Amino acid sequence: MWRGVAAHSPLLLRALPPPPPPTLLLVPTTNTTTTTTSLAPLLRASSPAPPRLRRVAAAAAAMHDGAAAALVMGGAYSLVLAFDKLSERHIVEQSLSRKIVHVLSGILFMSSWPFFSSSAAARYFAAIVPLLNCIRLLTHGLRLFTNEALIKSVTREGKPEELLRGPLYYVIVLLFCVLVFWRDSPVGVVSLSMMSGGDGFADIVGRRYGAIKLPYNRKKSWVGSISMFLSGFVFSIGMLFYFSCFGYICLDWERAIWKVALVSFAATLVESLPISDVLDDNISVPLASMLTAFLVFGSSPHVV
Ligand SMILES: C/C(=C\COP(=O)(O)O)CCC[C@H](C)CCC[C@H](C)CCCC(C)C
Ligand SMILES: Nc1ccn([C@@H]2O[C@H](COP(=O)(O)OP(=O)(O)O)[C@@H](O)[C@H]2O)c(=O)n1
Repeated sequence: MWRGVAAHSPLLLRALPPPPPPTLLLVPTTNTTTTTTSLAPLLRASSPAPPRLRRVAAAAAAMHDGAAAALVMGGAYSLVLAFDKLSERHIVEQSLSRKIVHVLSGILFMSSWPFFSSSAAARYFAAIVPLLNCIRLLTHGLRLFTNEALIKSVTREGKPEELLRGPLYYVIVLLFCVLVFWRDSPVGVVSLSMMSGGDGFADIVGRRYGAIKLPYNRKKSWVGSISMFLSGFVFSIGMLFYFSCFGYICLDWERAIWKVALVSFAATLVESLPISDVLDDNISVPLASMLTAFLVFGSSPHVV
């Protein structure tokens, strides 16, 4: 009875103990063009697990998610430290180092999401990582603490107050997406792919090869914008495929490709506008991506 009620609320359904292994009934079905065998799983109604078993399961999930969050936090520190050393040794140019951190932070953070448990609380454990990085950027940007590695690897001019703009906005967007969209909505996945992969490559390629500037924005170039469109599209499709492999997102790929192209176009257009002085790209790009993705993918998670 409860499972029937909870079925209308994915969050409530997740809170209930997992059902016993389903009794799968292979029911061959035919249609006009091809014969397909559809799995028609019959889930026997299950009585809820005893309270003690639910407490043990919840504790196990919390330990799993706590360990995953600690590992991802360690990865965040290591990423910043690694690229600080690479730029310190002039192996990687400082501006390139910052942009690689920009690209990898979002992509790798999203890539860690399937390794959290299936508990309804998993997203909140994952959110600890961007939350702690928000606090880290705030405290260092306000000069309460000093960390040369952090400042050199994520700022343009090495000024601590720079941490309070682009990098802070970037991590706030990560925190928002992990809480609001998580791993079963294409909206968050595509938006973070555009912000990290798309905007990152726009700078990496545009700064080097962007001689021909946009007519309406002399600070941006055609090459940079084309790079943003293509890299944002590729990273978005790649991350959607990644999450679909884990079963979190199920897509009609023929339609999804066009939807992602539309989101990428919208984000690229917004990024090219001369508004960076008023609205940071790390806000305008994900915002434009979320709005467009919400319109084309809809609000329903899982199957789109
Ligand atoms: C350089 C960054 C933003 C600057 O953007 P822009 O001004 O160049 O447009 C990115 C800042 C990254 C931040 C310091 C660390 C974020 C870590 C993330 C929450 C988790 C990554 C985990 C993964 C496993 C490495
Ligand atoms: N569409 C774009 C974006 C950036 N760029 C180049 O990348 C540099 C940095 O771009 P940006 O101001 O968007 O950098 P962030 O705000 O993303 O750090 C610009 O000054 C351009 O040289 C480009 O040529 N075309």
